[in-house]
Amino acid sequence: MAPNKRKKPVTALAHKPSATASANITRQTIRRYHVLLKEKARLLKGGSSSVSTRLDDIEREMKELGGLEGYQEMSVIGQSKERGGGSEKALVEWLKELGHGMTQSNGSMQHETVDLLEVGALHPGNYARWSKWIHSMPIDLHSRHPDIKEQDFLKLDPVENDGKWDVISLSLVLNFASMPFDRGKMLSLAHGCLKGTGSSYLFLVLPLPCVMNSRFLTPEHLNSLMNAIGFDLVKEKWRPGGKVAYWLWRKKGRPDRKGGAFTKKRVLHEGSSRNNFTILWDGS
Ligand SMILES: C[S@@+](CC[C@H](N)C(=O)[O-])C[C@H]1O[C@@H](n2cnc3c(N)ncnc32)[C@H](O)[C@@H]1O
Repeated sequence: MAPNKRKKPVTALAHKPSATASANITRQTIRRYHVLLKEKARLLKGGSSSVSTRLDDIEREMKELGGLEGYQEMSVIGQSKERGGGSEKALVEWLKELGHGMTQSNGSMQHETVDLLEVGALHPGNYARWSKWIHSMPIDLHSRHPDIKEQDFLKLDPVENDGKWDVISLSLVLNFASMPFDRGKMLSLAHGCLKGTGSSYLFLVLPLPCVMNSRFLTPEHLNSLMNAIGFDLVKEKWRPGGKVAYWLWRKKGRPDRKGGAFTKKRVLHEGSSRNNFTILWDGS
């Protein structure tokens, strides 16, 4: 019998790798999965029948990497190793700084509840510790638990969710979307799903290189785009050389401006070592 040359899924390694090796495998798997997702989206958009062999190869490799489940497993490992946990701590800290959460008043504890839509949830209980005042609804493309609703955020019913949420968390979700316009659509959709202007927030987390080392995106450009969609920056957190960046944006009225300035990629930084991450928005 011919030897089986197929690679085993990285998620099914027989021997437990060392901590450094496993961190490298985690990072490589996540990166490779993103590359394949992007190529798949590009080929599907092109619609040519001649690409079907390549699409089959992509599907096979994604399966070998463990599919979306394997990707999520790697993300869980990456989350605990590289960030010391999920991003929820950063969000809750900021919400408290803004006066939300439990407060002492007339000798008794008071709280206003915060309705949170957590997009891209790997665990159902990320906000369980704060359940007295944060009512969260975790959703994901692929649910890993009965309490996580399996739902594509891009296909969320906009009427049912119109003005429904106090906070929406998009933590490491935008960079999963392969098409730049889908990323802009997520931001705009979040704007519509948030409650009134002034006191509802979008929590955004991206890998730091998406904004610090991209040809097409800088922190200033992200800020202009968010302003155009209808958000003001309230808080941000990242450190040079860090892995991720966190932002909290407050919903404001949508400015009377079309998204024309954000429909095309524009080189903002030259350099062969830069990546091509960007967010495009057509104004809708
Ligand atoms: C890298 S994990 C991030 C998980 C977690 N939010 C964090 O910050 O560590 C990305 C998750 O987002 C989910 N996701 C990506 N696009 C999505 C979409 N359009 N709707 C819902 N979930 C999505 C993926 O299935 C995956 O579980």
